[in-house]
Amino acid sequence: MWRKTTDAQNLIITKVKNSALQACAPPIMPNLMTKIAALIVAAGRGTRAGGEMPKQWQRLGATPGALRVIDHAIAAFRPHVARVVVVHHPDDMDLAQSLENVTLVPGGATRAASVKAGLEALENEGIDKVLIHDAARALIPAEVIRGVLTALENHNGAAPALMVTDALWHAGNSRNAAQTGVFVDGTRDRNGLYRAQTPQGFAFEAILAAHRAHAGEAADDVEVARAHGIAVAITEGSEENFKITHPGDFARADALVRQRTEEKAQMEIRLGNGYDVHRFGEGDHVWLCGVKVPHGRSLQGHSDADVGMHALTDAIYGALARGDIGQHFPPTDPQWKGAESHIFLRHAIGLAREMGYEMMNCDVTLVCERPKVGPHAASMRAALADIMGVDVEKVSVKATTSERLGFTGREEGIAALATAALIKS
Ligand SMILES: Nc1ccn([C@@H]2O[C@H](COP(=O)(O)OP(=O)(O)OP(=O)(O)O)[C@@H](O)[C@H]2O)c(=O)n1
Ligand SMILES: C[C@](O)(CO)[C@H](O)COP(=O)(O)O
Repeated sequence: MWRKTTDAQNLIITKVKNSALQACAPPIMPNLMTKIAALIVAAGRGTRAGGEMPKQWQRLGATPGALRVIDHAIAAFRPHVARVVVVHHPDDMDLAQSLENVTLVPGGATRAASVKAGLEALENEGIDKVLIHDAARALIPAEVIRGVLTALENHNGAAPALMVTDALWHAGNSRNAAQTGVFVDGTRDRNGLYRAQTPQGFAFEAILAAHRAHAGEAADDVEVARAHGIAVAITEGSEENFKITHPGDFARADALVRQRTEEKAQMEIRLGNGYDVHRFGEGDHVWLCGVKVPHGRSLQGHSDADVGMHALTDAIYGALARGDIGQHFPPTDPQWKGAESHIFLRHAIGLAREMGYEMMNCDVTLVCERPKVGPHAASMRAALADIMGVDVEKVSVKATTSERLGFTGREEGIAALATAALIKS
């Protein structure tokens, strides 16, 4: 959705509704990325934030190996751009040299001067678009960056912002001699007001020319751009894209890093595959995936030779990187002679749970000409689900023939393949 308004200087500000755009926006193609640079300004002194060193060099999180504010900011842009330029304070050269795979540029006395220094360093480097970002907005979500890049496909300027939702007051000192402190002395219309964030993205040549031509102060690059005729589309900002400005902002950033780390751990998925074969011998049934299936022959093995359950058990061990069924239940050990295979599967899923994983889903394929598996597939799914203590919807059992080719085609035995996906619980 696009809404156009005309401001006092007759410059168009276009509001881009990101959620709608993101739904249909294709990812930025790697070949287009080669012309996009991130310019991260980190040359401030962080006087309001305090601390032993400027805020951008402080760590988020208590652990010694925790990433610094600037490391987070750089990491956020890596997937979206080909070049990262970091503008640092000349006094921070030693700190800046610890940054890998970035172009370092000494900054200036003001933010605008630092941005200009960074832009100058990118001249004649084949850059089409530049995203100018505060290092202090370290925890920017990827969708905010994508929103700006998407808007830049149609505009020479785009920047994220959040609509002001609170009432706005003006404060003044009390006129009553008996009262001291700050008092509300007026309200302001919040309609149409936004809280500006970064990255502020621009067509490179246009913003370079604007910064070169700009004299005096500027709150940000949008102000510089608009002063020189570049229309700026507003894209969706995020509360997570806050600027670390005061000491209390570190606690907020730490908490967000912790939350993201926990969410990421929960999203940890491990995949494993398993394969097993058992030959036919004399008998009148086979055990397949926990179901006794009548058949003119039986599968031979040290245990009950449930080839499907063995493949699934191995898939779980594989996902956990904890060896295979033979290591846990050696065929040389007489105690497993004739053992029911659910013992093995229970052990594997139990180990997964001990290690903090739960079954996400699993899929077993039996390869045989006979017996026909289809009529038993539902019972097999139910049996496996019951043994593992998971919902049957997480378990798939299917079969295929090998077109009478090979040992399964000659009905010398049955093969089974399995895949297991485990998720951090
Ligand atoms: N001369 C300057 C001033 C600021 N910045 C950068 O601009 C961003 C936004 O500025 P701000 O949050 O105001 O940072 P500081 O200037 O460091 O903070 P303070 O005003 O508290 O000293 C920061 O990433 C900061 O490092 C810069 O590159 N060069
Ligand atoms: C550019 C900016 O982040 C937009 O909100 C902000 O203006 C820079 O920080 P400062 O505190 O205003 O210096």
